[in-house]
Amino acid sequence: QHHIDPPSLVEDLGDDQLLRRRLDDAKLDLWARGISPNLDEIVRFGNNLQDQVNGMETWQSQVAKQGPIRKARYASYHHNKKTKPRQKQKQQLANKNDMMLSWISMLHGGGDNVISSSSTAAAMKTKIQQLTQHYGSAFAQAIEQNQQEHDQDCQESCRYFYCAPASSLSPNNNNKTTQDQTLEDLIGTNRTTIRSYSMGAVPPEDFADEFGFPLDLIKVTQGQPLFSRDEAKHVIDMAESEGLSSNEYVSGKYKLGGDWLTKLPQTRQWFNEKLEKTMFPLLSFLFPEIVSHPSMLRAHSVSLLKYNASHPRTDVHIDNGILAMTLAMTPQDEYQGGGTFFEHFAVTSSNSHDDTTSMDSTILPMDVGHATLRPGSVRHGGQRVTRGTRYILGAFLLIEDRVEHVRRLKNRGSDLRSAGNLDAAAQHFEWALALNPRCTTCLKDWAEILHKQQRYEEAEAKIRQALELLEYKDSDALFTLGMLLSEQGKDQECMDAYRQSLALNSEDAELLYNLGVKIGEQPNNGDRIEEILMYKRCIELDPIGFGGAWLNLGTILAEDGNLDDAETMFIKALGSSKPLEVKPKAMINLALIYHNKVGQAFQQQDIDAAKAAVLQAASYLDSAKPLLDQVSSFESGMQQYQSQYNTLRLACHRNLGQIYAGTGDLALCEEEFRRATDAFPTEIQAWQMLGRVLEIQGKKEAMQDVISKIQQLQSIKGGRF
Ligand SMILES: O=C(O)CCC(=O)C(=O)O
Ligand SMILES: [Fe+2]
Repeated sequence: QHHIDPPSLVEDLGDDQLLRRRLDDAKLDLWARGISPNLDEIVRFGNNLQDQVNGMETWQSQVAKQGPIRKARYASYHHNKKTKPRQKQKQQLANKNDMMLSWISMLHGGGDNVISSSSTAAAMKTKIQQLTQHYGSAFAQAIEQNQQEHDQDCQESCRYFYCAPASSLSPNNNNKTTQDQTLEDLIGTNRTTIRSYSMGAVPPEDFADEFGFPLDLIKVTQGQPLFSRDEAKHVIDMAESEGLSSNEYVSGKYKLGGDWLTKLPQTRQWFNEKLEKTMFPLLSFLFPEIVSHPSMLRAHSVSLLKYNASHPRTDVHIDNGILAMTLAMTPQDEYQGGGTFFEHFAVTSSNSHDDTTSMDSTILPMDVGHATLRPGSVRHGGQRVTRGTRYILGAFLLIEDRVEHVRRLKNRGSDLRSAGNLDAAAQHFEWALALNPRCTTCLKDWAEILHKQQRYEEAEAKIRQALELLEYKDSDALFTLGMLLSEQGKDQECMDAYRQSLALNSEDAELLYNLGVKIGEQPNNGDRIEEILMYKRCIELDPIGFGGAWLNLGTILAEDGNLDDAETMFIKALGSSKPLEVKPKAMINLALIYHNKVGQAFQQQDIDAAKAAVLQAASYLDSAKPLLDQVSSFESGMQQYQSQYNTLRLACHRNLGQIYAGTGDLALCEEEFRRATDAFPTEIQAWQMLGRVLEIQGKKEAMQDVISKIQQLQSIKGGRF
């Protein structure tokens, strides 16, 4: 009956034909949202086609911003594609046409394309049955466990957070359904509107069809706030008086301030009222296909986060719930930086927020009293706050009648992985992917397991699959890809992946460090300037986490002959948060610098300076020794440092002995060389030094002992070869 144009045809369309298609497209979208523009209305936009297209598209985007399609739905379309970033433009065009064609089939009565929630539920049931046949009872048990965990989580939620009384669900209850109400009915103001943003290339992990992906599913309130600046201030004051600031969380690489609402009862009371009166009705209004009634919503993992200088940001992450919301609790004029960060905004031109005054297109603008409501699986983060304090209230949500099998299987996989049960973990990711082949977090977690098992090629395949789905907009996946390529010796590709990752998230200290090291490993030391820049950016972000960056900077400077600056770098490295890995190396490097100064002082015949430098070098070496003894020599590069230690320490004994001899203090000289033979009893050189000072002093008997010791050592050494 109808066919879908292959993408190549799209490009060949003439201008007029393309405009006509866009006009139809806008018409169909409006129609799907319950508006049927007639010819008069279209002509009002102008006499030529271009003006009509512009007018219709503006109208359509305004309507679209109010929420997802409510009166009708179109078939989910699956872009089964291998998108390369540069092909994106063409692909988007093709996808638009796919959608249009499926709507045409609806217009012609193609009712089987319309998704009803009962038909998707039935489809899910069938899929689970099929997968049970394929995977066996272990799969069925895992599904059963999902249901149990879901029920428990919902019950637990109701212990702390607002849950509608059971009666609100009764069929006799004559309330209008949310779908029939306007935003004004729901939240009591006609001055609040909704703005929608794309959630990127990857659909929600669960219930993507019901959500209506690829519609713009990140919803932000605009205009009249949901609560006032004063109300927000009151809540923050209350939370602070309840001890908000005594807690701290860890979010990936960062520490986060704030606390759970379960621990802040008064703040929770305020929040619960907001849930009942505003947020649950609003969520049901905005996501009617998935939230059949406000009473179905459950809140869990609700926290009030506090960003400031000591707790500036979160990692990029996904939230653990089918839906998530963020309430802005601080006026934008009270802090700098901050905001919710979305990596996929960076290059997506199709986002509807081009006209904002925000400098950074990856940050979603949201002032106090406003809310962001979105599928939980969208990647996002709390942007670094550079001045002042910013509070937000974040909540993960569940829906009573919707068990998220993909998310739950994946989470259990992650737990199994943490517990070291890698095979069972991989099994869970396989199951989750069987339910949703576009679960990118499943692919990423699985890749990390394969990485740990040193199955680099398989891991690379999985991570690339995830990256294709993400249109390469995931800094963490690109980072993992870089590491996998590095393991396989593909250095150029590795550096490309790291650089792409950096373009998305310039604030990843580990990434900056790894890229710097990789550049430094290249023949002729790679691009020194880029390498140095990476280390500098790394230590700016994290001055103690990456002592290796200070070490490498120091080494580069020392190689350039700039020993004073090199020394400063090595001293900084001593402050590393990983003392065993970094400190002994820093100390040995510092000893090397001082050893060098000894040589210079000798040349200038400045004996006092030479002595001071030797003592300093020796002191660094003596502090390094117990640390060196603790680290395994298998640790990368450690063996080299251990032999450096021996050479340098012996040299210090020799230099100090010579200085004493030079000032005529032979007793002190002998004492120093005896220390050398005590510390290095198998080093012939040490005995030879001692022998010489004994000879000068005419201590014949003692010298005889030393000579026989040397002969003994020489015979052992000789016998070995
Ligand atoms: O700080 C923000 O805007 C986002 C914080 C966050 O991760 C969340 O609310 O889920
Ligand atoms: Fe979050």
